[in-house]
Parts: sequence; C-alpha cells; structure tokens
Amino acid sequence: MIGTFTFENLPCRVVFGSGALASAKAEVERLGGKRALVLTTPQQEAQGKSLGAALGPLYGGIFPGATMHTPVEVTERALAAMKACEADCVISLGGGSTTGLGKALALRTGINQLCIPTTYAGSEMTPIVGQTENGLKTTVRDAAILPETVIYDVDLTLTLPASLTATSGINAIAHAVEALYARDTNPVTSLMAEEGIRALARALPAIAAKGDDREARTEALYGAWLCGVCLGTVGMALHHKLCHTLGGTFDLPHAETHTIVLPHALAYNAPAVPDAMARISRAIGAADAPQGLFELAKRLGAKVALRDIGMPEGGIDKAADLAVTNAYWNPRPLERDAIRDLITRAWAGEPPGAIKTAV
Ligand SMILES: NC(=O)C1=CN([C@@H]2O[C@H](COP(=O)(O)OP(=O)(O)OC[C@H]3O[C@@H](n4cnc5c(N)ncnc54)[C@H](O)[C@@H]3O)[C@@H](O)[C@H]2O)C=CC1
Ligand SMILES: O=C(O)/C=C\C(=O)CC(=O)O
Repeated sequence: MIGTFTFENLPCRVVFGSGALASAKAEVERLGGKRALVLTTPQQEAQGKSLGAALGPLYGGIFPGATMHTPVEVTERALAAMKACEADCVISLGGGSTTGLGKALALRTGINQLCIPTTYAGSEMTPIVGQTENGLKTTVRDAAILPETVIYDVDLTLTLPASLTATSGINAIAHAVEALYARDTNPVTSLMAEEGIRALARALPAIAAKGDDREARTEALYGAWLCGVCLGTVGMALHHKLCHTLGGTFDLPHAETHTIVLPHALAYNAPAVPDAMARISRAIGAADAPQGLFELAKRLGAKVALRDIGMPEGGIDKAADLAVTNAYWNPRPLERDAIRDLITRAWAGEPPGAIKTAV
C-alpha cells in the first residue's frame, strides 16, 4: 500500500556512458565556466592532467592532493590553488575522496562542480560532505554541496582494482539498503534502491571474474548512481552511523568498513523491517538478505572481519558505547548489548546472526 510521503528530486544533470568524458569541455561551458581547477588524488594526477589538456583554454590548473575524509587543511590548500588560478569552477575526477574535496570548496565558495566519479561511492549524488578537523569527522548537509553536473564514464572505472571494486560496490549497496527502511522512505527512492542493489549484486561477481568486462562495469556504475541518489534523498540509520563511528574512532578505511558491517547491521534491523528485507532478498537473489550480503562479500574476495582492517578488540566496548551515545533514528531501538554483539561478530568475521533482543 502506498502511504503519504514527500519526495524531493535533487537538481543534478547526468551524462552517462562509455566515452562520456569527451563531453567535459562542453559541460564546463554549459555551466558558464571559463577556468576550471581539476581535482584528483596523487594517484590520479596523470589522468587529471590529460583531462586538463582536453579542456584547452578552460584549463586553469590541477590540485592533485585529495585524500580520504576531507581534512580541512587539504581544503585550505585547494582553496589557495583555486584563487591562484582564478578558477570559476572545479572538476573532481576520482572517487569519494576527490568528490569530497570539490564539495568542501563549493560549501565555502559556492563554486560550480563538474564531478567525474571513478568509484562506486555515490558521493556525487548527495548534498552531504564529511570533513575532518583535529581528528574529528563531522557531516554537513547543504544544497550548495550537491554537484551541478556529473559525468559517468564507464571507461574510467575499468582500472578500479578488484578489492576496491568489491568494497566500493558494497558501500553503494549499503546506501540503498538503508534507503529501503529510512524514516522518510518513499516509493520512488525505494524503486531506485531495489534496482541499484540488483544491478550491483549482478555486476560485481562478473567484474571479479573479468575486471574489464565493460557490460558489467556499465551495470555497476548505473547501480552506483541509483544508490547514490538514495543516499542523497533519504536519511540513513544504524549502519551508516556505525561505519562513521568506527571509521572516525579507529581510522578504518571507508568502503572496507561498510562492506564488513553491512550484513550485521542488516541482521540487527531485520525483525523491524520485513518488507525491506524481502526487497533486498529479491534484489540479490538470496533467501536471507544479511547472509546473502555476507556471502557476496566473501565471493568477491573482500575482507569480512574488522580485526583484519585494523580495529583493536579492545575497541568493541567503546564502539558500542558510542553507537548508542548520540541518539539517532533507527527502525529498531538502539540496544547497547545487542549492538555490542553485532560489533563483536563483525570484528571476528563471523556470519551475521540472529541478534539478541532485549527482554
Ligand atoms: N558525502 C558522501 O555522500 C559520501 C562520501 N564518501 C566519502 O568518500 C571517501 C571514500 O571514497 P572512495 O571512493 O571509497 O575512495 P577514494 O576516493 O579514497 O579512492 C581510493 C583510491 O582509489 C583510487 N582510485 C579511484 N578510482 C580509481 C580508478 N578508477 N582506478 C584506479 N584507482 C582509482 C583513488 O585515487 C584513491 O587512491 C570517504 O572519505 C567517504 O567518507 C563516500 C560515500 C558518500
Ligand atoms: O563522510 C562523508 O563524506 C559523508 C557520508 C558518507 O561517507 C556516506 C557513507 O558513509 O558512505
């Protein structure tokens, strides 16, 4: 049954397809840009420079210093580079870290962003940025943060290593999973969520078998786009909050943390959200959604234990305390002991279990 709901379409132009990168110059012109600063990580600097060459007179320069979790000191250096070349727009070429830097600049200056994602993180579709200062990561949501234009070119994803393909893809799936049981869930976002999960769950094993399978890569990028829209459109819950806490407190890598925690967070919420569980099961083709996602991660060769990505066992209690400290909405009430159980399983790499319920 369709109830009452609010749906807000976020204004963003999307150019999708193999070879779409060639439209970058035209898209900058469409935004009214005269001088673009290209942003990349150090690893993607050469790619950024070749994009710069294709921009001709619209190329203002490159800032190849993007890094994970958007540290404010990096943003300040990028701001100086923006001023030095008198840029009136930025082009973010890379994964969520590079997109995050472009968003941090837009938040401070209102500058237009052309975003060219090369992972499946989905940040390009959201008006959200997480920024780190003095070791503390805080999240800002603001309309100015949403990129104006996004170019999805599957060719750029062919080089994404197998490990990051797997974890970034499951990071995307996590956005759609939580959208299906969000407090402000709605039928339109849920359509995108189920289709996004389906596309990624189908494409990722094919990519694991053949990294340059263009058809599977296209389907994965399409799925990542839909999942990113879900993250930008509705609120997230326990899974995203836990990953944020674990990542920030123990300096764990973003996509890997999502991949490990997702089946366990879903098992925790399962009793409260049977309809969402049915949709996820259908999308991944598994009888049990948490178990199916755990199996998918293993099949893709991803790590399934927080201890294997650097979380100390002594941190389990601290994480459980933090998870229930700043109350936030979740479909199932936050129960400290059950959340500790969830984190313990994720730490050890055990399959998701029936999580104990408070009596
Ligand atoms: N604000 C939002 O809505 C969201 C923000 N994020 C943020 O994004 C960051 C994580 O982004 P990710 O995309 O997971 O990783 P990333 O952007 O840090 O990329 C990881 C590494 O892979 C390299 N790389 C990227 N694409 C490549 C390709 N196609 N071929 C070869 N190498 C490639 C990058 O240069 C980098 O060295 C975190 O800081 C996270 O908080 C993630 C999702 C949503
Ligand atoms: O950290 C951010 O930039 C904000 C949101 C996310 O990273 C979303 C996520 O946890 O994947």
